[in-house]
Amino acid sequence: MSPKFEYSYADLGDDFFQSVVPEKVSSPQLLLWNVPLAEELCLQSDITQHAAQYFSGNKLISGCQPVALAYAGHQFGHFNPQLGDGRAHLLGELLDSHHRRWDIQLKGSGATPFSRRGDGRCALGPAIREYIMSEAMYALGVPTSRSLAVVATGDTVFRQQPEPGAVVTRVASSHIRVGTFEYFAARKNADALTKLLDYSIERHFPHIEKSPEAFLNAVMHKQIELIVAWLRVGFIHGVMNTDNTAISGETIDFGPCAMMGVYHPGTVYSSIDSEGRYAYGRQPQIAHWNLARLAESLIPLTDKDEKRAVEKLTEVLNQFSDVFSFKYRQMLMQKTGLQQITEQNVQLVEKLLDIMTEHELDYTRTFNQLTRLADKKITVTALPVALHEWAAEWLQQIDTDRTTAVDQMQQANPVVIPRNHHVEAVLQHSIDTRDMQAVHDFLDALITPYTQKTTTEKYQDSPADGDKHYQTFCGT
Ligand SMILES: Nc1ncnc2c1ncn2[C@@H]1O[C@H](COP(=O)(O)OP(=O)(O)OP(=O)(O)O)[C@@H](O)[C@H]1O
Ligand SMILES: [Mg+2]
Repeated sequence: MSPKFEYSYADLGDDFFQSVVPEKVSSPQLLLWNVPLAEELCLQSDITQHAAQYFSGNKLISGCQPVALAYAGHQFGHFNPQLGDGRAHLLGELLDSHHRRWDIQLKGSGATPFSRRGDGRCALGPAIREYIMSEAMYALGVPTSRSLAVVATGDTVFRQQPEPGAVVTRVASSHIRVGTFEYFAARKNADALTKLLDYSIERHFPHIEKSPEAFLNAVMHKQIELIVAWLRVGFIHGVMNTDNTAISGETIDFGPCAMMGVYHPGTVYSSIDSEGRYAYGRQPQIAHWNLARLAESLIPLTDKDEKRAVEKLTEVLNQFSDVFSFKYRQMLMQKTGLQQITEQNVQLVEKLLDIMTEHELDYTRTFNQLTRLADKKITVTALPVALHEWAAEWLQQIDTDRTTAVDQMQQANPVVIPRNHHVEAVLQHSIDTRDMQAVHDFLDALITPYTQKTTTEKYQDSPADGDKHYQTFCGT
């Protein structure tokens, strides 16, 4: 039986999207298929058997009316009033077995009225990267869009060099972005803006008061949760433009993302981020900045008196810093097994981060070692010398309740993450051979990131240069 697509978002009106069917591809080949996700979405065998056709965009599932969504966005601080899905087609919304609504979207499925100068396509490497990274993030417990499929198109796309093309199918709780609000605000389309606000509250925050301030506050809390989760696992998004900021608080767009190797708040891997705008440690500040852009878009809906509207929205935004600091510190307490946010504990953790920065220690490995130390699996001597004195002080601090500390740490500190050099090696192998076994082996370790298994060991090593020379590219 065909899944029944719904179009609650497109029902908002013509201003919100363009109807456009995906462009055909030469010879679709299904490379990756997410069985558990397909089951959650209740996709039946008549779909899964023809997944290559349906999820390349070559064939449309019965009742499917694809749309490309309109949005704007601030990119690296500069406003572009007209972006939109230039290479993505929303197939529709599906309700899962728990009646949760999901957007099913093809990415790399051809040109749309929003393509500007782009070809509407996606290269195979970035498509597999999105699949690996989103599924890894999901397993790490970070709010994120997910990936259902990767289909090789059989066509060539031209980036720095000719590359095989692919379509990745993304599943997200919606694709409403901060940039979607900016799109209508820039057009002074208050009608559409009101519809978008009401719809967004209904879809994502049905329990809040139906006001712009309450909405901003809800989005802010989701963003803070998201950024704290990113910081916890060492994720650097790389391109935190407002068009890549989902109001649901999910991670979307895995273009130039990477995982931090050696701890340093200034870590940047994206080749296009020459000024470090989206560095690891700047992500909270940027989230705040992006929320301010959302707030600006909400001004006309907040109060007839513009000054009063600004005051009301500013009052919400002003809470960012306190809420973030609390959540961030709470997360750091969890990572170090400390029970309470006290001045002394905060200082202890800050000292740790300083030592890690100064001695260029690997972020994931250090917290993993501390977890094992707390759990008495290793002794202090197994740590880098720079940490010995600190660790002795810290052990005394957690000694009152070791069991709780270990428990807490094991849940907060992954054993294995999608380290950049492994992601690159797996991508290269997959592109060269079209054999996805390396991806499956990698994902097998990544889907249980808090568990030490024999299969995780080969992915736990850090690269010789601690990723100092690693670069990601936006040539997606
Ligand atoms: N190859 C392409 N062809 C057409 N448009 C493109 C292409 N690559 C990017 N774009 C468009 O450029 C804008 C910014 O691109 P960005 O890389 O942030 O998004 P994306 O990776 O395509 O998609 P998403 O944010 O949906 O994950 C978007 O409007 C996007 O649709
Ligand atoms: Mg994007």
